[in-house]
Amino acid sequence: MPSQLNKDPHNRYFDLGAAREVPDTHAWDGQHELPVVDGGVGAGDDAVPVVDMRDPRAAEAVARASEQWGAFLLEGHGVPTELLARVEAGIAGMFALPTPEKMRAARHDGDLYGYGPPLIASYVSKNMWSEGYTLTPANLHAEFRKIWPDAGQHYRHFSGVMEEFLKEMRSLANRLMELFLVALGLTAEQIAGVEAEHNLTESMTETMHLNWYPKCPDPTRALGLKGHTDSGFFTFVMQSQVPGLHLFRHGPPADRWVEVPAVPGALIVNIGDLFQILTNGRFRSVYHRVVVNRERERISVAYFLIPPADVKVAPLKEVVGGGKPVYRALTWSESIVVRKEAFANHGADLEFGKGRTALDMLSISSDEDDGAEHHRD
Ligand SMILES: C=C1C[C@]23C[C@@]1(O)CC[C@H]2[C@@]12CCC[C@@](C)(C(=O)O1)[C@H]2[C@@H]3C(=O)O
Ligand SMILES: O=C(O)CCC(=O)C(=O)O
Ligand SMILES: [Fe+2]
Repeated sequence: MPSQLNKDPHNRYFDLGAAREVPDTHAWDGQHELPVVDGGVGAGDDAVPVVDMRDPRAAEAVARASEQWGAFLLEGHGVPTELLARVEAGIAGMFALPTPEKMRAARHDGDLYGYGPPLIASYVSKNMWSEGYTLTPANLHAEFRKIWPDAGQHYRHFSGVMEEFLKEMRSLANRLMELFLVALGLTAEQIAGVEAEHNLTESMTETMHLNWYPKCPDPTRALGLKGHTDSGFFTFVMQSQVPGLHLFRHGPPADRWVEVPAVPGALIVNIGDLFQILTNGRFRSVYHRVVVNRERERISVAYFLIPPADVKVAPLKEVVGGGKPVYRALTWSESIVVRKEAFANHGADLEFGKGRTALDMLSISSDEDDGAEHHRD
């Protein structure tokens, strides 16, 4: 049995979709104590910011949302709603396949890609109420051939839809990167300079993680995805019309989780750890989690934009200006190791802003200066 799969108390594969109760192996005690507030329009300060890319003042809205929340709902992004619906239907069909068929693509220890729980699952002792499938544009076909070895109609249809999706998402990612740089206050000349020096937009890599959160008999004991920050530059999340994504917000008045509303056609953008470093702490990476519910399963796609694994990322000098870099330079691969350490040392404390996060561990005030350039090793 591949070691990464959801296990029951007897160490066998645990079929979440058929579960009648939440076993102790999947129970997250103490994780449902903070208040949860609705982040819909009308929620005042807790309304999740909305950015419309068609708005001439979109860059200002991006700056505000990235500084204050580290996340926003994105509209007017140009990815056809009809395509998003086909992506969702295709993914739902894939997750609905019999377990042995999905297990042909199971990820094994040490693998980054394949079917199974996400990377952070290996840092925690409890199982999450979800299954996932991690893919890249480069391995999409090889992965799907594991699930559909006959390369038949289903394989061809789903691969075609996902290819279309990837193309649209890449174009959007490039446009959003430019908008982020404008939002940081860089002039057109500075943006050209940053791109010439670091090749930020073209070099960022894409990873997709498809999430399936089956219905849960006791959602107050389970967690779809444990609280975490995304490690890369930024992430697009496409969620089905079932809310479940929570963004952490510190008090005052009180620490709380804000539930992202399901807005048809909108994508969610999360800032990741390496973007917080690149922007010298101006744009915040957002701590978030996913809860499940009793009545409806939920599907999402997280599409991560990550710098090449061996490229050092450091605060941009154009952002640091006359100030000081707050973070030391590091690669994405190094950041994953630091994150693992943060989890190992502080575990549940991170949830409540008490422990030392990976970003705290990388801040220069608590470490030596490692230079302020973004360059290849
Ligand atoms: C590129 C990646 C980002 C990710 C780790 C991964 O190698 C593939 C899965 C991604 C994911 C999805 C769920 C949450 C997350 C924290 C995790 O454990 O696996 C993210 C990772 C990340 O942002 O670092
Ligand atoms: O399911 C979601 O809404 C978010 C998923 C997520 O945070 C992730 O895959 O990193
Ligand atoms: Fe995430």
